[in-house]
Amino acid sequence: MGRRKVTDDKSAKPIRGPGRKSKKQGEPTFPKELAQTEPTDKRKVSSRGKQRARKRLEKDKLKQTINKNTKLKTATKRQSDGESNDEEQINGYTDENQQWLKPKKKKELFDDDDEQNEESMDEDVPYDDQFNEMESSSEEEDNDNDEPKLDIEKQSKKIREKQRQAKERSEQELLTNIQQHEKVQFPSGQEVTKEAPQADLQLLMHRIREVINVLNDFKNKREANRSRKEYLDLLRQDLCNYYSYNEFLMNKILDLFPLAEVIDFLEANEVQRPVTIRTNTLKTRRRDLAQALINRGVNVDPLDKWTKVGLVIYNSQVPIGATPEYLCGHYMLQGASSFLPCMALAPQPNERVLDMCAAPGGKATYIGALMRNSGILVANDANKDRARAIIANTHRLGLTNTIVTNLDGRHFSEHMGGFDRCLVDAPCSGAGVIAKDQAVKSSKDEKDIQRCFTAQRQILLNAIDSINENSTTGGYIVYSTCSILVEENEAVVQYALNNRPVKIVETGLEFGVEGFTNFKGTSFHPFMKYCRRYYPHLHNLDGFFVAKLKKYSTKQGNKKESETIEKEKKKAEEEEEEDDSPEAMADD
Ligand SMILES: C[S@@+](CC[C@H](N)C(=O)[O-])C[C@H]1O[C@@H](n2cnc3c(N)ncnc32)[C@H](O)[C@@H]1O
Repeated sequence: MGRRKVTDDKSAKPIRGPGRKSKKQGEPTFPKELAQTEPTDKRKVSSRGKQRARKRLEKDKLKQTINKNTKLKTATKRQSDGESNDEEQINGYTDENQQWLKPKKKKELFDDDDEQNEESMDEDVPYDDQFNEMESSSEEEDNDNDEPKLDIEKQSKKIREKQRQAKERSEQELLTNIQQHEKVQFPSGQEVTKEAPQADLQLLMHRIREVINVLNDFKNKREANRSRKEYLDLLRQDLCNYYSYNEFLMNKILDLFPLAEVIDFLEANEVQRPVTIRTNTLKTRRRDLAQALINRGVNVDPLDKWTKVGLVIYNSQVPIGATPEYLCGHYMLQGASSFLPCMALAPQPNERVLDMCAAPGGKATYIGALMRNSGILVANDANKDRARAIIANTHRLGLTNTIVTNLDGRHFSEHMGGFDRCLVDAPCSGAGVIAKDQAVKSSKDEKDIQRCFTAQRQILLNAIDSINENSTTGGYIVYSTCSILVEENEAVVQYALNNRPVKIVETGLEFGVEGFTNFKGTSFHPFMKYCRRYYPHLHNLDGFFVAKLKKYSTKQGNKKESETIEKEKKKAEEEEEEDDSPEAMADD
């Protein structure tokens, strides 16, 4: 799945500027003599051209010699044998082998096939332009100018010329097509819903841009008899066809972003985020780790100024998940966005910390490191198999302050409580990590989202219940998801505000987009702006949401609290009966 491939390069989105690494390098400079271009009539024959010419001369000489020798031999033979060897000439074999050996059809020593074979051997040569005639190199032209041409060369030159003309014609046709469609062409109902064929993708993208253009200046650019809704319907359908999303998710995306940003977001979902690792500061320092990896042929750099432990891997000659450093627990392979909730939680040494949905342990092991392996970290997950992965990772990374539990987060506080801090990295739809899991594009519907936010609300309320509101160092809860949907984020936090004695506090994260305080007619608490949203097209991170809450004394809490708890418990029991296994939800 994924955005369907557009075959013509012209439609490809241009790469915007250099990458991080190249930015560090200045413009390349060249010595003057190299920069000077030679006048075209005096250009030298390239080494390859010379080689070819030499080979041809040698072949011609050889051909002549062989021809001479053959004539001589035949004449001599004829003189000595008379004309008795006619049969031998025909069959090619004179011994008993002729019974079972079929003579190979006599072939000219230097016929066109041979020439072709030799040319195709040349394909191995780097920069060979044999099949890139459209971008015909000057080298080839040089050879054409000063070498006698063989038939095959003349023919192939003709073919190349024909191909070039055909390409020019098709480009011209496409341009004309696009110009003809200056006004948005509304297709018939059937055409809208049917899958766009590959060849139409360019036109589809053109129409998408045109419709966005009209919607941005609707009064002046619309067709008189067309409503805004018609344009929006067409846009949604075209985007679904072009990027392979279902209508449900595309609607959500269109609700979230201004039109100008929608394509950027969708395009960013077509590109993988950079591979990143987190240094395990319990075992090594980032600089030492980077050096060790560089020595193994890994191309690494510090991730960004907002993290002191992250490294970005540009490329590697060794598998990053199997180096001795990895096996020794010097780092965790982890998306950069996963660092953010742990940084917002800011756990302190000697605290009691709970990671409510911890498997496979990426964030839990970071929390353990931030606690400098002191205090108590409870890493919980409802999925038993996944909980085992937490054990493996805590062992590998050398955490000694961690207890792994396998409990349902919706009822966790019935087993344990009194924590200073808690992270709820909730199971979610995964609508922020489409680049990682393209299936999200077409597999999620209203019911899935509902199931997710119901569980998220229950887990978050229970996490708040596990917190010691009188903690002298903490009393904090961080709620995060790898979804960008408001239903799974601001709406869940608002639910917690309405039902538990918590307030939103600043995350302490120095970048990110503010949470929504208003969304499609729904107002959220004004402090929702302290929450942080992360987007692939803006931050080159997975789509992510981070909120930080502080629990205050229950004595000041909501009077309706016990009532709500009862309601929640009832709801949770109903949910359980519905077999909405938590494992089915997206993992980070
Ligand atoms: C987003 S993943 C957590 C990723 C993890 N924090 C990390 O950084 O490696 C969500 C996790 O929640 C777990 N989960 C789902 N429902 C749960 C529940 N009711 N209680 C506790 N954990 C649950 C899933 O098994 C899954 O491992």
